[in-house]
Amino acid sequence: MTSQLSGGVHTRGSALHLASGFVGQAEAREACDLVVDMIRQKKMAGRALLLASPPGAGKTARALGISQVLGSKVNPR
Ligand SMILES: Nc1ncnc2c1ncn2[C@@H]1O[C@H](COP(=O)(O)OP(=O)(O)OP(=O)(O)O)[C@@H](O)[C@H]1O
Repeated sequence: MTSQLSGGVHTRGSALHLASGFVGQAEAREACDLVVDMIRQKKMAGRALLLASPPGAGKTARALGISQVLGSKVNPR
């Protein structure tokens, strides 16, 4: 699995506490990495991603992070 948003993992398998400008929320960052992998493997075609959390918890930041990691050539034909 890519680790560009989770910033790599501890030896115990969880995302680093501080990585890519994010603090905490390890499970959310790991989930975003999983989404990036699925998009790259073309397993999310025609699907949407719903980010749900209280205001200011990082939904926009995560969406921007995902788009930044994927770049502009997500689905070249
Ligand atoms: N885990 C985090 N680590 C560091 N900064 C964070 C984290 N989560 C959110 N932030 C920062 O907090 C601010 C608010 O985040 P963001 O705008 O992404 O939240 P949001 O969930 O989209 O908010 P809203 O629901 O109000 O639209 C941003 O500057 C973002 O970078």
